[in-house]
Amino acid sequence: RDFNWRDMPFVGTFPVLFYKMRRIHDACVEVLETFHGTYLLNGPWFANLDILVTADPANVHFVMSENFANFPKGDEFRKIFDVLGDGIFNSDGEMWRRQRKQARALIAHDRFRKFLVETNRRKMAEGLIPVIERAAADGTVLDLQDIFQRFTFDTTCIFITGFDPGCLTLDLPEVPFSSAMDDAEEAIFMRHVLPEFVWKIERFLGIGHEEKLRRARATLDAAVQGYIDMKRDEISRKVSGETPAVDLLTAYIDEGESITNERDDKFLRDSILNLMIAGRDTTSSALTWFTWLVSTHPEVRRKIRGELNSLPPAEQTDDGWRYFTAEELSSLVYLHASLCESLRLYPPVPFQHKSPAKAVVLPSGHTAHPKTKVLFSVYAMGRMDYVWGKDSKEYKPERWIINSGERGTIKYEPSYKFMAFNAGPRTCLGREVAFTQLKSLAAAIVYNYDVATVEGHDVTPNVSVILYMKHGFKVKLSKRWRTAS
Ligand code: HEM
Repeated sequence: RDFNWRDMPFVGTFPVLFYKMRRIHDACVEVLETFHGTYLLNGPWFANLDILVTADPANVHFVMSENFANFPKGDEFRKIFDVLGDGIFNSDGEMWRRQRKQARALIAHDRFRKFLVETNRRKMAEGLIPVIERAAADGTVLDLQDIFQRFTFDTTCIFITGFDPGCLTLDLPEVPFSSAMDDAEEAIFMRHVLPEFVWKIERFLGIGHEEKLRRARATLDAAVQGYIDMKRDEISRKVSGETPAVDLLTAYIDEGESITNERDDKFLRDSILNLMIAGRDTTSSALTWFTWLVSTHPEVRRKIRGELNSLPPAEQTDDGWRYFTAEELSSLVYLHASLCESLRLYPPVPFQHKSPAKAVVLPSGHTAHPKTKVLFSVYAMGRMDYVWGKDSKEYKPERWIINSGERGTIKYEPSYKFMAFNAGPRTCLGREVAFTQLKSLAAAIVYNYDVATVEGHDVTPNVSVILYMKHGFKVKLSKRWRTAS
């Protein structure tokens, strides 16, 4: 134990946290490596809060699965994420179970899957390609992170509400709904790291992140209400016998008892916002890190292209674009492995936290009390040698492949080890949706373009609830043709 931060008797070890905040993710890796996977951060005596940071798979399994009932989301979580109302992320018990069942049935339905694939394809043709083609032709710098965020914002909004907010067009407009989501996420992150009384004072005084959150909330509420009103109007004008729209909002309203009840509006508002947050940022974050990793690992890029080239030839658009269908992509093992590997090193949700209802001893030997926040650094979990081996910090899709047969098969890794989609009964409901979307964009970009990070551009993770690149992902793209590199 040669770790030399001094414990501070009056304010705990929190100053250390603030000192390390700018590079919190890598700091977690260093500390957890030193302390064999788990470290207790003592809170200031007046805050009555300890944080147990862990990347130990045994602790994950214990908290997320074995002791699920003793680790609810709870009041603390609801307080921090109050902007999400009573939606699926914020609820426990029967309310959570009902919402999960309903959301799962809708997401897994065939007609929704078809809608997803069609929406993806249309947004690529009408939004993504024109923007990328223009940048490639002009040789201009593009922030791909921003482009991916716009893509997933538009598509997620279409899956959920049926309406296209039009974020990804050639003029790249400012969309208040989207910016408000960014502001809300930032403020939510600050609530995680500041003692509650500090952000409550900020809220009372109407300053700082809390003021930003208040304004963001007003924008989100207005935008979501607008979609609900438009949808009710659309449904009321529907001629009987006409096929209903396939989006989730239509399904939620159709399943409801009344379409004019105000209480339903609150439920719809919370459901829309929760699903928007679930789908938009996670997928665009995953795409951004994947594209960067592949562009900096030529051998991986060569293998992905080799796999894509092995597919039977298909139509190309007039400007030489090759799309890949969901069926084609579902058989590609190396592409799947490259995405899993990217999610391992850069999990879009880098932290998860839980507190126990009753005190309990974790497998690591640490006691967690109701006032203890058990904080899982998902980012650190992907980089622990004792979890993934000596090469844990390297980008190696091969670790996901079992070589039985010509192409190999994907190796199953339990979610308590690979936690990008959460673990236990609250595992992500959109995993398959995300992979469908990720694969179609990833294949199209890698196959059709060479991507190069602008020289000198600083690629660093940000500090927020979603793992983005702090300064965006500034690239130059050049078009390539269908030849193996
Ligand atoms: C790469 C993409 C994605 C990643 C990495 C991801 C990750 C996660 C994580 C970590 C959670 C747990 C959050 C928590 O409990 O606080 C979660 C939950 C959830 N995700 Fe995803 N997600 C992705 C895409 C999606 C998509 C596209 C959808 C919807 C279509 C979705 C729907 C959900 C829902 C509904 C939950 C709540 C589950 C529950 O509490 O029972 N996710 N996801």
